[in-house]
Amino acid sequence: MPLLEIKDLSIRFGGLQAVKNYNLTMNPGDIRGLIGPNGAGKTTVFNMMTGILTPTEGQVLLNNWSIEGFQPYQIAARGIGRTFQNLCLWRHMTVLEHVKMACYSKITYGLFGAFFGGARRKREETQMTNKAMDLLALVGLDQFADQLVGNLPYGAQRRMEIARALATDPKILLLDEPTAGMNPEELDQIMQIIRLVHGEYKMAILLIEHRLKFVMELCERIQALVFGEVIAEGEPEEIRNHPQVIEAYLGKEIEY
Ligand SMILES: Nc1ncnc2c1ncn2[C@@H]1O[C@H](COP(=O)(O)OP(=O)(O)OP(=O)(O)O)[C@@H](O)[C@H]1O
Repeated sequence: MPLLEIKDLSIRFGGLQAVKNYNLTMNPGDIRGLIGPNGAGKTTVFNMMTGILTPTEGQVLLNNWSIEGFQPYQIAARGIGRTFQNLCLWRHMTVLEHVKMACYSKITYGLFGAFFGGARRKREETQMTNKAMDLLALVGLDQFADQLVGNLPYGAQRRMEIARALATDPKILLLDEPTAGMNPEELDQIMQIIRLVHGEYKMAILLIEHRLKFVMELCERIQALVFGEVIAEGEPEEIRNHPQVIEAYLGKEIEY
């Protein structure tokens, strides 16, 4: 049984067929890329995989469990974690609070425990703080744990978003343009972090990325989406030389 199985996923917004018959199978430890020009439907695929959008047709199965009818937080708790193309951060909260907040999906002490304290709550709070600090160390941000997130440079905010996504213990991590707006130094850092997460946790990763060099260096297989349909799928070398992919990017700078 695959970790993730997406079967003929489609969505329509009025007259626009944003995604049509999208299929994907992933196993633990797979690292895949999803590329395509602006408006191709990449983020829409992520939104359907995480319960933000309801597909018109098709199925998303995580370990054979259908996500249909479940809320985004329930799907996250079952193992699909993600980051967002546009950062979703609460600027008045600290870096540590952000990551800890994501850990709360795993607490067991309940409302009564939250009000009346007790040993279990203390123990779980300590565990959550330790886990959040470990994740911040993984993304190189432990020394900024007490800083307000709004004070971090942009690249660091994106790394914090990865730590936050990891705090829900995902089985599969969806990264939506993790390098957007980054400078070359930040690019190197994010590449190392993704390699570490993939290597250390053997986590399945699906990456949306505009920088083709980045996605081709990281991913074992890549799908190219154009006008909502997968026009090519294969190893980086096949995608690089695929006539339809080249055509889809024609007139644009292909940033290898
Ligand atoms: N909630 C929505 N309602 C209506 N149209 C939408 C909605 N979400 C996305 N779209 C449209 O669906 C198409 C695909 O959008 P999507 O954001 O998935 O593209 P993308 O490949 O992620 O693009 P980019 O690389 O620019 O982020 C676009 O035409 C977009 O305007």
